[in-house]
Amino acid sequence: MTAQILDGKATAAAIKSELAVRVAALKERGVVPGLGTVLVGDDPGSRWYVNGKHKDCAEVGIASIQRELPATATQQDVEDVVRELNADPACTGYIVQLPLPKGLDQNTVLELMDPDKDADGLHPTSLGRLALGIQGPLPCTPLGIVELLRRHQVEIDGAEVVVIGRGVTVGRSIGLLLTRRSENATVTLCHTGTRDLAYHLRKADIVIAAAGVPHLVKPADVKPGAAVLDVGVSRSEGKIVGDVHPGVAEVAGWISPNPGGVGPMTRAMLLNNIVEAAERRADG
Ligand SMILES: Nc1nc2c(c(=O)[nH]1)N[C@@H](CN(C=O)c1ccc(C(=O)N[C@@H](CCC(=O)O)C(=O)O)cc1)CN2
Repeated sequence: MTAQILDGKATAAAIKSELAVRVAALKERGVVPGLGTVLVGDDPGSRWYVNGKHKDCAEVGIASIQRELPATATQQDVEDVVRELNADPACTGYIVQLPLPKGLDQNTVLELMDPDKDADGLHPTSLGRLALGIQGPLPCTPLGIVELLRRHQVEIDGAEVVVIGRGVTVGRSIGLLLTRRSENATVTLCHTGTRDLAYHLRKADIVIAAAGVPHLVKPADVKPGAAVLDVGVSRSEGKIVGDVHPGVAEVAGWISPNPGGVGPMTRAMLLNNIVEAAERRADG
């Protein structure tokens, strides 16, 4: 068997076209959605991601608000920018690019954000709303994964899902999303303390690998026909190495490429959160 591709690049492009139509409709009502970003420090990867977010905004007609601080910025400097964006009426929502440089308290910064302007779905209130089933912005990578599966008609209802990794942007929240009644999956969260990862993987209809460990998911551990999403990013000689061994494509039914899978979907879902927030506000 050779797996079918969960094409994040093409799917994200389709979503962006749909969003551009919604942004145009908002503009006819006098509403211009605006995305703000806060980038602290000089990590080239983070800069690349933030630049990509603004390129996406330009493509769909969302206004961009860029705030940059040097690596020497203090906690107070970052908090001042957060307060400024909280008060800026042109900013529908914003993100603080993670991770913040060492020495800055990420959770305090996230908590200071106005939850109604949380574009990432990572504010404690947004995660609380997700847990309680109250409408609010959803975390972009988990939402991108669900959308990627849906748009490729991969059955989520009743599926056994194994997530590897307990980081805040993916592993912690995706279980909350996939176990909602609307998705209805059964989710096992594996991490570095999991005794027998292969045991869990062999039962999984859907595998979401977000551990950041190169080629952690081996062909022998994957159930034939399973959908495998590779979210892990490690680098070797400038190239991305994912969490999924290339041989898995011979066993799986579906596989997301990396790059070109979940990454572009994360970006598209950020735009989606901004457009939804602008529509909610415009509808009063
Ligand atoms: N505030 C946030 N910080 C971070 C998030 C996040 O969702 N919110 N996620 C990641 C970084 N990220 C977005 O910010 C992100 C990562 C990867 C991609 C992407 O499109 N990747 C490409 C490959 C790019 C490359 O060659 O390096 C792909 O997968 O095709 C987009 C966004 C951590 N921080």
